[in-house]
This record gives sequence, structure tokens and C-alpha cells, in this order.
Amino acid sequence: MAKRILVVTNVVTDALALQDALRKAHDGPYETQFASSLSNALEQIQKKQIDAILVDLSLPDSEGIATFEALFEVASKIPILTLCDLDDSLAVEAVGLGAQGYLTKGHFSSYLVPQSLRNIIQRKAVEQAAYIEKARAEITLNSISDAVIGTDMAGNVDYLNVAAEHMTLWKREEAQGQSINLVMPLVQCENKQAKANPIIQVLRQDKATTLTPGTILLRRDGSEVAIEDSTAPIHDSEGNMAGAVMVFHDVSATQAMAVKMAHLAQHDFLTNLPNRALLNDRIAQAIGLAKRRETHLAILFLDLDNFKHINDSLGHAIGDMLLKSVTERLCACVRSSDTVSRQGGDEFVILVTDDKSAENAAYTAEKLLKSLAAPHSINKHELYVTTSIGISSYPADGTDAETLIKNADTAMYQAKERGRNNFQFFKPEMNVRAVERQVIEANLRLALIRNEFSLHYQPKINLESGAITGAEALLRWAHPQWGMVPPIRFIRIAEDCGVIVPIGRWVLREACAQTKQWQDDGLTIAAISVNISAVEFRRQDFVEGVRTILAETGLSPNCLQLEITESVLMHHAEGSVAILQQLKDMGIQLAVDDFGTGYSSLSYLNQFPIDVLKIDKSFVNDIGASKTDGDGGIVSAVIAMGNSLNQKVIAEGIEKQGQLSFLKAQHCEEGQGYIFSRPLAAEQFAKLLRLGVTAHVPISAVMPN
Ligand SMILES: Nc1nc2c(ncn2[C@@H]2O[C@@H]3COP(=O)(O)O[C@H]4[C@@H](O)[C@H](n5cnc6c(=O)[nH]c(N)nc65)O[C@@H]4COP(=O)(O)O[C@H]3[C@H]2O)c(=O)[nH]1
Repeated sequence: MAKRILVVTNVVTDALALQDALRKAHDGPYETQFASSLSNALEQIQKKQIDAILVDLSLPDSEGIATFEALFEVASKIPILTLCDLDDSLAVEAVGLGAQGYLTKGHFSSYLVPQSLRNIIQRKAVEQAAYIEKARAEITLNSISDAVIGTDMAGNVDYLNVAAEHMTLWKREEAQGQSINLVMPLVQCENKQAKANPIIQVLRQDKATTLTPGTILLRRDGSEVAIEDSTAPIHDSEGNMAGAVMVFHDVSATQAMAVKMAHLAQHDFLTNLPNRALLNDRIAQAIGLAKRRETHLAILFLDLDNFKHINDSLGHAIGDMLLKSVTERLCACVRSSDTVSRQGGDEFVILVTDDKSAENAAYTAEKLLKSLAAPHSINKHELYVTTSIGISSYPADGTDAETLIKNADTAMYQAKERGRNNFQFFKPEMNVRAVERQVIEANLRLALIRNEFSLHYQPKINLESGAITGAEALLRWAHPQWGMVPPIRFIRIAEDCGVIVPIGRWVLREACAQTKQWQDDGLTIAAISVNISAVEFRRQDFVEGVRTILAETGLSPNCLQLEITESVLMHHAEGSVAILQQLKDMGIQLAVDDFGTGYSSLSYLNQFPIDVLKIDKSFVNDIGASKTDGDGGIVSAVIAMGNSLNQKVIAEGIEKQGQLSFLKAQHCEEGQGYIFSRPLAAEQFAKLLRLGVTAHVPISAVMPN
């Protein structure tokens, strides 16, 4: 495309000479426009794209350097040549102000003019491109989050982008010319020892490099920031090193995140205690140390006894708070060198290091039991939780973490079986029991499906009249290989693994359905008693479950008696009152089982809507025996208390005539025991009901067992 040249002069000969020179130009084509005044020139510049201007500074409407300034103001991007006389200082001044050069009047040759124009047009284009390039680089550098700092060959700062200003807290104007070591002092994270700036190394070696990990930049205000960088030399067009540039960024957040991730991988999110992985690590280390020092260490495996009930009845949020409260107490009971860890759920494992003797572990366990037993105040609830603890020790019970934890776990189960809220040391024979437990657990899950359960019924007798007033339904498990498995061997296991819930439901449904059947068959049975385990009683859907079963089987609620042990009721006395009241409102009878074995609070006992107190068979057994309560004092006291609280008292486990006579003499209303009958299968019990036996004739005399 033709280059458009604006010639601004009112000297006609000059205009013609220039036109002639451009017409004859070899590197054309040039399109020439003329303006004879400044105002006309400015007008043309506005209208059309001009590639170069040739201007005589002496015009009718403008004179001297002002002419150039006026043009340059509107056309700074267009290359301008002034037309001057020989030795014209104005032309030189114009160059100083931005003109690309000048042409001497009288020498407008067809060779010189086009060549000058070509040069200035090209130079201006290059300048423009360089300017854009620089502007682009500047904007880019200031908008990136990485900090960029540059130095000359002496290591003095000659450039900082905005991010570098923020990082170092040095302004570009202040930093320029200062040593890089002053603007960017570096130290090593661990020991805070000064570190050589990589820029200096790059300047020495002319080779790109990066910082070693853990480098800290000391900012101008003394604060610290962890950084990562890459530094490279800069070379000029001849390949000579001209300085260096470092690009760096803040890695504090990344490092903090990495530390957090590492912590999370080794800690329990709820309690922040070390998790299983970290505990194993600590045990392995402690074993290594104990081996060298020939010392001992102990592992305490804790399982909260009644956590599941609290979680089920009060919800997970309260359960979580309780676990945190337990955590605080556990940590307060051990030394800081010991490790308290959470294995998940309500299980905790404590590593007691440098344990001198077994007594030490026992002492710690006692402390833990005592500390946990105090009530936990959570969200206006007074929560009671106890724990069962199993203890294993190195080297006697294992030489690796896995074995030690497994054996402590086994001992913990033993503690549970021994009535909870206690601790047990591991003994090798416990392993046999642990295996047995597991086998029973697995078989229990199948028993319901395989229909291996049945109910036996033990009559309850009115001691005055001898009439059968009801029966207690007792669960029986006929295992295909093991034969009859007594409840004492599987109820606790069923509770621990939760299978007691479907089993309990089955028992209740079966007992209600059977009783209704007997009644429909014309047999008289006032009430059927069903044992309710702690796990069932604490479930939120328990009351509804009972209501549904009664509705489905058609048994009248006042023909159902639920037996709940004293310890279950007392453990969460407040919660128990509410549940009992709902059952009571339905018309169901309520009995406290194993009465006398727990720690009843009389004030609560008074609040519970209880109909029956069942004296535990251990007290009945003591009647007449040469033991502590040989005179039956406890039994008498319970009967008296029951009478005063308007509750029926029933004695269980009556085996001997002497016991029966004593109970009758004390006006105990009802009794149950082998002296009358062992628990019977449903058909046998139905026969018994038909016979209508009295207490004056022991049932065993008329019924084969
Ligand atoms: N030595 C002696 N024992 C007598 C005498 N009379 C009755 N017994 C036994 O004493 C236990 C009474 O039941 P429990 O105290 O509720 O104690 C029950 C109860 O806690 C639990 N259990 C039984 N069936 C169920 C059930 O369906 N659900 C729940 N949750 N627990 C049950 O298992 C425990 C043991 O049940 P069983 O082995 O059937 O044992 C029964 C019964 O057979 C006697 O004169 N002398």
C-alpha cells in the first residue's frame, strides 16, 4: 500500500521539489498531500491516516519550535522530519523533542528524501512495537501473583514487580540500586541461619538455580514468609550476562496445608487424639526404647460401657461432646509422655510408657475408672458413663503393637463380662474365651434366621393362694451342633454386638403371641414377663416397638410385664422415668429385676412408676445360709420397702422349703423358683395352667421337668 506523506510548507518550490523527489523514488509508491498552514495540517491529520510528516517550522499561522510541538501533540505516533536551512538549530531542538530527523532545504534529492522517509517510518514502527512489548511485559508482571525481582551484574536490584513489593515490603523506587541481600535477606527455616541469595550464585555461575526447601524470606518489617523460587541469568543481545531475575512465591499456606494434612492423617478428627496409625508408630518406638533400657510398657484398652445407649437416645451431637469430655479426663490421668488414642467409636487405647510394674498400670486404670465415673455435664444433661479396661504389658503379653493391642482388647472383654466398670490384666487363657465370643457372635446372627430360638416359661406363684399368676418368658437357644446354649453365655455378647435388638423384638412378639393364644384357648394367665436388656431399653424406638407388637398380637397391655434390671434403670435415672411413664401410660406393668444388686437411689425408686420389685435370687439363696445375710434381713427389708411404696414384691430363685416358709412369713406376695417349677416349654406350661396347681403342692411334684 502506498505510504501517505503529508508535506507542510507554504514555500511552493520546496513543495514541488519534494513532490518531484517522491514521484521519482524507487521504493515508492508515495502518495503526497500538502498543507500550507499548521491549521490545515492538523485538519488533515485528523481526517486521514498519515505515515510520515515533512514540516517547515515557519508557517503563516505558526512559527518556530511551537509548530513542531503543536504537530507532535496530536501526531506523536507519526514520524516527523523538519525541513530546515543549513545550520538550523531549531531542527536539532525538534529532534530533542521527538522529531525523527530533518531534511536540508535545497537538497531534496529523489534518493535522499525517500530513504529518510523509509528510515523514519521503519524506526517509528520498531519503537512502537518495542513500546507495546514493554507495556505488555510490565502489565503482565504486575498482574501475576508470583513475585519477580531483578538485579544488575553487581547484585543490585533494578526491578521489582508489585507482588515482589508486597512480599519484601520494599517499594520499587526504594529498592532500586540496593543490594539484593538487603532487599531479600533469606534464612533457613529450622535454624534461622542466614542463606546465600540464589541471585548471587546465578551471577557467579551464569546458570539457573532454585532455592532449597525450607527457605524463609525476612521481610522489611521483620516478619517471615516461606518461599520457593527459581532464579535465572539475563543475557544481552550478544549473549553476555547482564543480570539475574528471581521469580518466587509465598508457600506458607501450602506448607501449613501440608502440615495440617499430615496431622489429619495421624489424628482422630473429633477428639484430635492420635489415631490407630500414630499409636502403632508410638508403640513401636516405645518397644524399641523399652528393649534397650530393659523396661516395661503397658497398653490399656478402654471401651465405654454405655456409650451406645447415650448416643442412641440423646443423639450424636451429645455423644460427640461426651467423647470429648471423656478425652479430657483420660488425658488428665496420664503423663504427657504417654499416648491416649482413639481407635474409633467409644474405644480408646492408652500407651503407658516406662511402666515399672504391673501395679503402676493398675494404679493408672483405677485413676481412669474413678475419673470417668464422675458425671459429665453436657448440654444440661448429667451423663454417667463407665468404662471397662483391659491391660496388656510388654514384653510379657506381646512384643509388637498388634499383639499387645489385641490382648488388651481381649482383657477388656473380660472386664465387661466381669460386670463392667473394672479393669482386667490379660491372661493367655482369655484368648480362648475371645475366640469363643467371636464364634458365638457369628452364630447368634444366624440363629434368628435359622429359627434356633424358643421361649421357656417359668411360672410365678401367689405365695398365699398358690395360684399361678403369670410366667417369665426366658430365651432358649438350641444350636444345631452345641445343643442348648444358656442365656448367660450369649445375652451379654448379643448386647455388645447389638443383635440383642432383633432378638429382643422376637422374644417380645413370641411371648405376647403365645400368651394371647393361651388366653384365646381359655387358659387363665394374668401376665407374661419379658426381660428387657439395657440396649433395647435405651433405643429411641423402644416404646413404639412395644406398642406395635401389642397391637399386632392383640395382647392387652396390662397382661404384659416388662422386667428391667435395677442397674439399667438407675444408670440414667432421669431418662428412665420418662420411658417408664410412657410404658405405664399404655397400661403395661413394670418390674425391677435383680433388685438389691444395684445401687438404687430411693428418691428415684419413688419416682419410677414401678409395679413390682423382684428380689434377686442371690438374696433368696442366702436365707438360712450361714452367710452375711443368713437371717434374710435384706429380703425382709425389701419386702417392707415394697409394701410401703405400694409395690408388689416377688422373690426369685426359691429352691428350698425353708426359703419359701421365710418368704411367706414375711408376707412376700409372689415367688418364682425351682421349688415350684423350672422354666418349661410352651406346651408343658399350658398343661400346667390346665392343672391349676397350687403353691402348697410344689409343681415339681405334679409336673415332670
Ligand atoms: N439357680 C436358680 N435359678 C433359677 C431358679 N428359678 C429360676 N432360675 C433362673 O434364673 C433366671 C431368671 O432370669 P433373670 O434373672 O431374668 O436372668 C436371665 C436374664 O437376665 C437373661 N435372659 C433370659 N432370657 C432373656 C431374654 O429373653 N431377654 C433378655 N434380655 N435377657 C434374658 O438371662 C438370665 C438367665 O436366664 P436363665 O438361664 O433362663 O435363668 C433364669 C431362670 O432359669 C432357681 O430356683 N434357682
